[in-house]
Amino acid sequence: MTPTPSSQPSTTLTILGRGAWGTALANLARINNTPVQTWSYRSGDPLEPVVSNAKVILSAISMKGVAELATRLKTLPLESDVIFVTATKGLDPATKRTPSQIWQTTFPNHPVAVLSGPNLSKEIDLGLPAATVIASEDLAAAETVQELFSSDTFRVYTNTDPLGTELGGTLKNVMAIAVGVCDGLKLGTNARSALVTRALPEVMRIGTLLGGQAETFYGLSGLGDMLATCTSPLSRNYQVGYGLAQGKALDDILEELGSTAEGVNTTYVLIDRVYDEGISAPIAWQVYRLLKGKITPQEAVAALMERELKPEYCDLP
Ligand SMILES: NC(=O)C1=CN([C@@H]2O[C@H](COP(=O)(O)OP(=O)(O)OC[C@H]3O[C@@H](n4cnc5c(N)ncnc54)[C@H](O)[C@@H]3O)[C@@H](O)[C@H]2O)C=CC1
Ligand SMILES: O=C(CO)COP(=O)(O)O
Repeated sequence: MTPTPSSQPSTTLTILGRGAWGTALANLARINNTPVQTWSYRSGDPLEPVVSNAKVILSAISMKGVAELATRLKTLPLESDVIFVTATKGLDPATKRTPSQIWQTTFPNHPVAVLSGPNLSKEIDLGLPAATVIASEDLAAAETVQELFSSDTFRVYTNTDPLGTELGGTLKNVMAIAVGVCDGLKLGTNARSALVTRALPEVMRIGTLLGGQAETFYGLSGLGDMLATCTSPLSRNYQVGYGLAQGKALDDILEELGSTAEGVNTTYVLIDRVYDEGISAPIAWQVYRLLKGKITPQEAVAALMERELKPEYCDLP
């Protein structure tokens, strides 16, 4: 399929992060003839020249750098109406906040949008069609960003639930580790289907208690992203689970990956929040115990299968 631009937007876009996702997003914007500047902290390039004239600043860096980067941007001169977009899927270990909460707290007078959906960057790099969500409480800001990325290979929907959109993308990484374990143990299609299906109410239960709207989790950024990540060996989080099922050490798996698998850190932060807030999260608990080396993959499966019997729909939000 040959991508063709859908319009000629002139808003200046700066993408922070030249990893797999930042690079794919920059290419998507260029397909649409959106002028793009990029920056990577690894390059040592100065930040100010690429952000001072930007109308939209999109962060596609790993969770571990978000708080520091937001604080750094706060010290720089920026356009008074610049829109911040976050494409990071994670939770901050220090504060347990999502990336959009960090950006919004740092820049309370600016619109903040979340970009999230079933978007495996390797497929996007191949020019395969995909869809995503841009979510912001400021619908006009979401529509501005929608225009920057939309093309006939990338269909962008807007949504006004940034937190739900972001939490769907973040929490499914934990579930993708679990499904990677399931597939690595060769437990079969029935087991995988059961796990992915039970993962959805777990994500919804946690996600709504943390502030997302229930219906968002049935959409592209929720169920859609869960299906992408839990069914594709391209997913790095799935690969973490798969490797654990093969008896590999977590550190070795992460080193072999050589890029970000946010689900590991997300599990640790999530379990803290789940514990503090008394939320039932049986799959996430088993992933946590497995990542911490407290149980084997087989014991994690047994723990899920031996839980108390109950009706199917007793714990939806
Ligand atoms: N690759 C994918 O298919 C997708 C990734 N994402 C999310 O995007 C985020 C980035 O993922 P990838 O680009 O795939 O990872 P990557 O490992 O390819 O790149 C990580 C990026 O973060 C930057 N970075 C790391 N530590 C930093 C720090 N302390 N300060 C500033 N920058 C720092 C790196 O320089 C690099 O640009 C993750 O949260 C991931 O979950 C979201 C959707 C799709
Ligand atoms: O978020 C993603 C797809 O939407 C990328 O998944 P991984 O980080 O597991 O590779």
